[in-house]
Amino acid sequence: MDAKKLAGEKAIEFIENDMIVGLGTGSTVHWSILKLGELVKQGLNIKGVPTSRQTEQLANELGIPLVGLSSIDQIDLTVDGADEANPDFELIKGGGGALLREKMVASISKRMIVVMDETKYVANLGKFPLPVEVTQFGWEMTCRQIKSLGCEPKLRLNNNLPFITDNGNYILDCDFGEIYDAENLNHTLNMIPGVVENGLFVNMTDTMVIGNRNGHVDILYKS
Ligand SMILES: O=C[C@H](O)[C@H](O)[C@H](O)COP(=O)(O)O
Repeated sequence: MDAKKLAGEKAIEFIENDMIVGLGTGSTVHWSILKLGELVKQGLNIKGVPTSRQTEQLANELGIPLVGLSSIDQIDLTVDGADEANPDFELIKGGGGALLREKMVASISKRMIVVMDETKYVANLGKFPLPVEVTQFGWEMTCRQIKSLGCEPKLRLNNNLPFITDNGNYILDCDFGEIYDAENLNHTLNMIPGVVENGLFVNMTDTMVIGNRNGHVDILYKS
């Protein structure tokens, strides 16, 4: 059983006609977008807000109508993946480098549904190094300041060259060990000049759809 596919497709049940829908990025939400494309072909009326160029391209190929942040102030529902999620519904995102646009889209969403396989659901965040998007200008200085918070940042590479985000920035993958106060770390990181955004999503989702290899899908709601 493809646990990512199970979760991705299940989440589409939350989407209703006439909604503005945030379209996340990654291999799990990929399945949601494919399913959504089928429903649009069958007559579902929605508008999507893509969180990356990759998702924008996929949505265009599938004929999903898109709208940009320039013309909307609110999104009804966003479906997106995660690299890790804990029982407090806090997330690490950005494994694919899309964290900035994902967080902007999530921030104006009335509801965010997170899709993942069972391996992403963990007791404590932090095994997955936290992605932090930083400006290219002075990135080494920003890196030292992040390091002084107690982690080992690594510049993300792609074919031996720095990985460049859709926004023209770099990513530092920061191993903080187990993260016990995600809210505080989120604010502390974003106060550092040169940090554009970090991959901690706190108080942004209340629903997680988790696919299991045994074919079962768990839906968790924040109480
Ligand atoms: O930047 C990428 C995003 O935050 C993804 O949603 C996250 O990395 C999860 O991706 P996947 O579903 O491929 O594991």
